[in-house]
Amino acid sequence: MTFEKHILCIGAGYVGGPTMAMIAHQCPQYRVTIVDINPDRIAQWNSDVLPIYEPGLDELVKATRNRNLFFSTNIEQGIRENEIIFVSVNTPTKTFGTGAGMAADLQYWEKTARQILEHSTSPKIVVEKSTLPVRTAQAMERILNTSQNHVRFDVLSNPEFLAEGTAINDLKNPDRVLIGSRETEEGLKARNTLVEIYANWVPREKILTTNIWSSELSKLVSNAFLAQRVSSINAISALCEKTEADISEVARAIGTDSRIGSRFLNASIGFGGSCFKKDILNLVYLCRYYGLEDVADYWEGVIKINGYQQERFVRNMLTAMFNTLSGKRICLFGFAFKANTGDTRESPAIYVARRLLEEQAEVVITDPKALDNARIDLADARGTVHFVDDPYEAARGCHAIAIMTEWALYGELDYARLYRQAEKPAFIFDGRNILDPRRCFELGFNVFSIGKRPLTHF
Ligand SMILES: NC(=O)C1=CN([C@@H]2O[C@H](COP(=O)(O)OP(=O)(O)OC[C@H]3O[C@@H](n4cnc5c(N)ncnc54)[C@H](O)[C@@H]3O)[C@@H](O)[C@H]2O)C=CC1
Ligand SMILES: O=C(O)[C@H]1O[C@H](OP(=O)(O)OP(=O)(O)OC[C@H]2O[C@@H](n3ccc(=O)[nH]c3=O)[C@H](O)[C@@H]2O)[C@H](O)[C@@H](O)[C@@H]1O
Repeated sequence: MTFEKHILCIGAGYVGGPTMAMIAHQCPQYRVTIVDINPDRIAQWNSDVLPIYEPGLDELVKATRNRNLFFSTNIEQGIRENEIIFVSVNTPTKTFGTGAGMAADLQYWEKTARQILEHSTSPKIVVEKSTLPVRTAQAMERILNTSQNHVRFDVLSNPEFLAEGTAINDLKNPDRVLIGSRETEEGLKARNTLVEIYANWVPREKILTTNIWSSELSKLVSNAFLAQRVSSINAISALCEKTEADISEVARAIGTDSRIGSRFLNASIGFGGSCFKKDILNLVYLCRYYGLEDVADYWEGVIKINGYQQERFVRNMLTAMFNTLSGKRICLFGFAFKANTGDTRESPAIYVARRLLEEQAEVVITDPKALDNARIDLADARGTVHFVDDPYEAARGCHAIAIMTEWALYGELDYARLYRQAEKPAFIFDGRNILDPRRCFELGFNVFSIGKRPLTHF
């Protein structure tokens, strides 16, 4: 079969895998290949057990794999044979040298650019899918244009806005697709090629085109605004706990104002995930680089509040449980950074678990999808940690249950049974406000929610 277009994606992760599976599914006329340096990851993509858990992904991959979607480790061949190359490698926070702890570590990105340069023998459109500091495309162009073999490269920015747990729906029905390009004749031509790909299933009015720098910056700003909402509501949750205002009522009251909107106002133990913190740090670093200290301080506040919220949660546990957690068994319901994913990157549960261990508590962790990652995250932690699949088993004999992840299943458990099995006095710390506090209180628990009056029997 001859395909209309040949598309490559470098980086088979949480973004590359689902994004390309969606393109392959919506566009059977294109051949899509995903490559990665990690052979184990590629083997998993080619197996029955995919490397990431994402609702709906299995079906999408099964429908397209080896039809017009291929997973491979042969990066060189991939670069040679495809005219459109998405780059979706990881861009973590730098851990060394200048900008350590703030700037994006672009080593994987630059390595990829050099590989593209080395193995290209025909013109390529290179698409930045990874989240990158504004003006990275310029560096990319500079590397690619050192070519001796006169191959033409056009660089586009096409940041991804999917959220984990809802990735398939986000990709199928996106609020918008953003494509940034140079505003030259060639740049606009490359932009149109990418617009045509998405137009196979995304309504034209949802495909936004901008200059390349606006596109790069919009991705960082989008995550910064989202994280800022979480930090804003979490900051107010602290005030609610002091004043007997209820954070759910406040969120509803402000969220019904259409200018504010009701989404992303769930108070919690804080935001996690691989991107919010990294992208805000990156934004802060850029601001400082350009001498915009006040702007940098403003955004840094979003991260500070997030750390504060996590520590506040642990302190509340400590205070409520008579100022000592030593030798107490505490069960964490959930370890993923949000529901419907097995991803634990930057999960607040990591912080909470480590702090509880520091207080010499015994920690029992349960999660329907994230236990393997949890084991890795806590491999070097000192103290006693158990990983248990069944939530009833996990909670048996515990002094407290702390809800870390808003998995629907934790709202549906038999809390009367959990109370019977618990060490008394029994505590629940609901870090996601998914339980009915009054009902749990009536069953006998002492209940501490985020931003609500505690319900205690003493
Ligand atoms: N995880 C998410 O929900 C979202 C992530 N992003 C951005 O997308 C980018 C990728 O993120 P994830 O998919 O989460 O990362 P990931 O870590 O899951 O996947 C990145 C993959 O790239 C591979 N890789 C690294 N260097 C390579 C090279 N030189 N050649 C071939 N493969 C290479 C790694 O082995 C890894 O499998 C990041 O910039 C992130 O900020 C954007 C939107 C959503
Ligand atoms: O660049 C990225 O990586 C992605 O980051 C986020 O997606 P994600 O991190 O997967 O998940 P979110 O739903 O945004 O949740 C992030 C964190 O905030 C927390 N959160 C979210 C909403 C809320 O009201 N309260 C709250 O505590 C979640 O529990 C989670 O820990 C953005 O929503 C995506 O648009 C973006 O593409």
